[in-house]
Amino acid sequence: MAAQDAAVDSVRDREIGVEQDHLDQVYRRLEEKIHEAEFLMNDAAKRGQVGTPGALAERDAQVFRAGVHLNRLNNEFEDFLFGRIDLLHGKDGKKGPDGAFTSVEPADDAVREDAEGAPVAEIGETLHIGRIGVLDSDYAPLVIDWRAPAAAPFYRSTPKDPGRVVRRRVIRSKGRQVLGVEDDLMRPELTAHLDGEKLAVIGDGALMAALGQARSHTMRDIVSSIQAEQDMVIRAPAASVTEVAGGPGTGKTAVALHRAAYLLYQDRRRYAGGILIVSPTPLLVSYTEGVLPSLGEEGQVAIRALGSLVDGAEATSYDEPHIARIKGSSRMLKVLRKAARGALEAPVTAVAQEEGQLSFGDFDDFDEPGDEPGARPAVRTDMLRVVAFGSRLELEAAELQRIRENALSGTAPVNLLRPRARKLLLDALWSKSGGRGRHTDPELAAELRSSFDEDVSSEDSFLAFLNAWWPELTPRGVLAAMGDEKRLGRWARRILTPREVRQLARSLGREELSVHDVALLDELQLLLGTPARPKKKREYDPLDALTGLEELMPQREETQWERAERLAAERTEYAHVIVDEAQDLTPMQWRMVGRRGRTATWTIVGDAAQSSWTDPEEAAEARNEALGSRPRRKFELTVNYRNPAEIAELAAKVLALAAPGMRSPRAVRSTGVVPRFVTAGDLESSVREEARRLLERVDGTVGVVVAMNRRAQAARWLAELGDRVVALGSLEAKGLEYDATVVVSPAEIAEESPAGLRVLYVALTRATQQLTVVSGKRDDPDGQGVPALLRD
Ligand SMILES: Nc1ncnc2c1ncn2[C@@H]1O[C@H](COP(=O)(O)OP(=O)(O)OP(=O)(O)O)[C@@H](O)[C@H]1O
Repeated sequence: MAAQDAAVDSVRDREIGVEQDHLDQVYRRLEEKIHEAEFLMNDAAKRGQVGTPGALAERDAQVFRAGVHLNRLNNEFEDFLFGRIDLLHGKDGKKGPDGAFTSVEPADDAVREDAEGAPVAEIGETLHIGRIGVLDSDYAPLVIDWRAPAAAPFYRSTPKDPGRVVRRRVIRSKGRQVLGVEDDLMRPELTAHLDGEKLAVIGDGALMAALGQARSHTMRDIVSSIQAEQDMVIRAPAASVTEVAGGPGTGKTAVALHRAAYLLYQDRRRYAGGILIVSPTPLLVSYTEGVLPSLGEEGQVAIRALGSLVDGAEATSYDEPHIARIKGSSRMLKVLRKAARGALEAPVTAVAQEEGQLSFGDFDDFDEPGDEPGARPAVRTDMLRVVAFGSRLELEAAELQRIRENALSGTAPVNLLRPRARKLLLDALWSKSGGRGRHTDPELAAELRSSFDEDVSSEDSFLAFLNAWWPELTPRGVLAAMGDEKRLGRWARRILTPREVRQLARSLGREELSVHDVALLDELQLLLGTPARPKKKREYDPLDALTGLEELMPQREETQWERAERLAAERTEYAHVIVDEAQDLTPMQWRMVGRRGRTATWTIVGDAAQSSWTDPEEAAEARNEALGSRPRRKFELTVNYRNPAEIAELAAKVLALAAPGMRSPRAVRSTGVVPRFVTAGDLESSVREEARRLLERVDGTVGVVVAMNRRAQAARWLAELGDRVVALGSLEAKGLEYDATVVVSPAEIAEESPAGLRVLYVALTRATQQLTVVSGKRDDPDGQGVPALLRD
């Protein structure tokens, strides 16, 4: 036995040595490439500051390209090289641009029979797979980029459908050192030789090893173990909409992230327009944001939480379910349309002083900068009085109202209608002035009219009136105005019930923005419009005139770096939009996300059984509207890589209640550890004790999931236990995972909202190793501590 072990070890060491030699060669080549890139950058920089604008732009472009390249090469990858495939000879002898043979099928004579009739073959090609592609100085592939077509068989080949692959090897390395190898044989019946030696096979279960590893607070990439059904999604052509459904733990988030990297690799030019990944919570954003850099991709991908999609509005707080339901519903659209126009009619000066929210913009005929709205004296908006051509002119409330209605007719954004309103005011004053009949000569009449307009509109009282009567409305300002129950009642008449109006007004009256408010702000931004600002004039530097430099100096051109940064900051539309946990988007959120991808292709991943939104039909309608008539391709992921079978089995009981008829994904492994049930005398001490117990049993993280209204309390309970343990509200647990979880009071979570059972299903499917369920009184636990909801 011992001799056999020693033999296995020596084969393993030899194979590790083979891969180490290859990795050394790769790093030598990488160093050469780094020197080349540095040389290019220095060379470009040396060309200095002078030259035609075209030459300077070319220099910047070169520095930019070399810089990006250098960045990628210098990236300290954990495991630069992670895979290898040994392939049979292909059908034809053609090579692709990555230097590998292109044929998918083996040549007819690739497999022969030996004297005993057993199948034998020679390995015709060996490819190493890594995070980025590396060619040697003769353009032969040292490493194939995992996204290149030649790498696809590494992920897709199975014993049932092996293609040319004989052996698939996962290489474990850290920095420059190879630590181990794990092989899978795709043609176990075949005896294959490589360079005259029999192909060695080391270990089994690279995937299992990856799944069993302790979890940290950040997600890992899965490049070395992407499974065939996942690879189909990652490499699906980016035409139109790719929809991916799959239960908890099937790798939807992982697949979405790898797809972003794949699309960039495959068509960098097209996706220079940016990829947006929409995530439900900031927690999931920080959990996932390390994955793309580990795949060599940064910059062109923005991962944003739903509460951070609008610049300047970072919302992290959650509304109670009944409020979220109102704010998320597409009925809000009608309310917002009314509010966007109605906010003008509100007693503006009073509103401005009360809430300091309605901002007064800097139109050219507007306030002095720094003129705070709250600081101005109140201006009457129910009457306009001016003096023109020596006489006093007046417009009264009813006339003003008519003018406003006239100006507001149509659907143009309110803030853009101000010049029209101003014109209508001047018209009305003009007809009162008696100026109209004074000249018959049209030229003289026009002149008189324009001097009238100039006179009136430069009068302080007119300006002050206009500012107060037609202020520039901001989304925040209108949302705050909706916090007034009376006004909201007017705007929401026959759309919301009086009860809903009361609840919504109370919520909007608060200072803090909630995640659901952000979609309302985005909608309002569109309804209100942004008035054109007067262009900033180039500052005049008297020294320029003295030295005559102004004419000689070419205008400094924006470098490509600056341009890329500016575009990323300004971007509101993307070339590809990926929506994670798509089942949770409300109709109003679909509208907000839809606006960011009007001309984009899409990837949408989600699981209806985990939806916390109560009205799936309404959301589906909004989703259809956001995606338009683009054709859709649907995929399903069926294997649960997160939960052991013991936990998945328990969760399936809740699934049957939460989404009858939906199938659970198949758990890929089993740990032998069944979920533990505890009945709490005192919730606080039971939860703390169970968290502590799990901390001793796992190496990584422990998540304690409670009903949303217990979040703060639970965080206090666990404060002393260190940072491996985290308290989470049930809605925050979305998409995350921990080595072990404590789910506190399933009944409380389930009763929290109409979608509570689906939220509980999410909570129960977060653990990779162990699960403890702590029941309180509401859970009605049996003698074994099993709560009513989880009994057979
Ligand atoms: N092919 C794979 N190789 C290794 N690990 C994998 C693979 N696929 C998924 N995993 C792991 O399984 C876990 C679940 O993946 P992920 O979070 O992407 O699932 P999900 O479908 O988004 O789940 P949920 O719906 O619960 O949010 C992660 O730890 C992920 O790294």
